[in-house]
Amino acid sequence: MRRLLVIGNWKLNGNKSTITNLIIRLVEECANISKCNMAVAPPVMYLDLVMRYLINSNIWLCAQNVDIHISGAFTGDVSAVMLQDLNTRYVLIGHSERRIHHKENDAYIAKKFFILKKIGLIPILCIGENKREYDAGHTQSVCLNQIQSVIRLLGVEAFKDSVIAYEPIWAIGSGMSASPESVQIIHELIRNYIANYNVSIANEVLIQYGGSVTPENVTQFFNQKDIDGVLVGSASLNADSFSIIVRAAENHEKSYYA
Ligand SMILES: O=C(CO)COP(=O)(O)O
Repeated sequence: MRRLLVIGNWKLNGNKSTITNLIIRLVEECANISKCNMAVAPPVMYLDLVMRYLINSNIWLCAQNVDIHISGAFTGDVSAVMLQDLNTRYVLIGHSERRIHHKENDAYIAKKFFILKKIGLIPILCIGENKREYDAGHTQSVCLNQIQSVIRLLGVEAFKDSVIAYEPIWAIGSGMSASPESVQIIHELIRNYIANYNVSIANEVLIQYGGSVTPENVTQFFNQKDIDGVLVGSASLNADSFSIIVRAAENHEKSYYA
């Protein structure tokens, strides 16, 4: 059975002091959480700092990115083995901010997926359409193409114990989330698409939503049957709002089935 997964993506925010305060508060606030899974994704520079506070907690560590190589002459990059060395469990790949600012394409992102599976980390494959594609009615084909590039390289089995995060680009950081009903339609489409290849993998794969998730709107997303969690940006930088989101997952009836 699927279990709700809440992840805070801190992006390029914070410093030693603010990140220490935030993680100390979150560990306290989330100490009694047991029915959903949660993780935080600090900037890579602070993974080690955050990891030290997470050692005896129920919050997992997530990285925001990974290189396709394990070691060698790749200045500035971080490998899956290094992330594993720091007890990282999840890794975001294909986030739209990396696709846009670093020109990462589907084939390259599929290689990241491969390396994470090989090392034993959990990929969170971020997908989603931009505003132009949305306006043109291309949401479904854009999302399925992004999924297909992983299936083409690795087969559908790659999605076993993996996570997909549907993040419409126009909803990220805009304060304008997609409607829960429209997200449900895309999530169901993705699940059905994977089911064409393998029903049990489709039933198990977690599909998160991300894009202007707040304490106020989060429960409406959890109420949709194919939304298995949320990937939260700005609301995760505040301990109060992120803990409210985590508690909404903890108290949601979906969590009881886990
Ligand atoms: O990009 C996101 C998470 O990866 C979403 O960001 P916001 O929650 O700030 O819209």
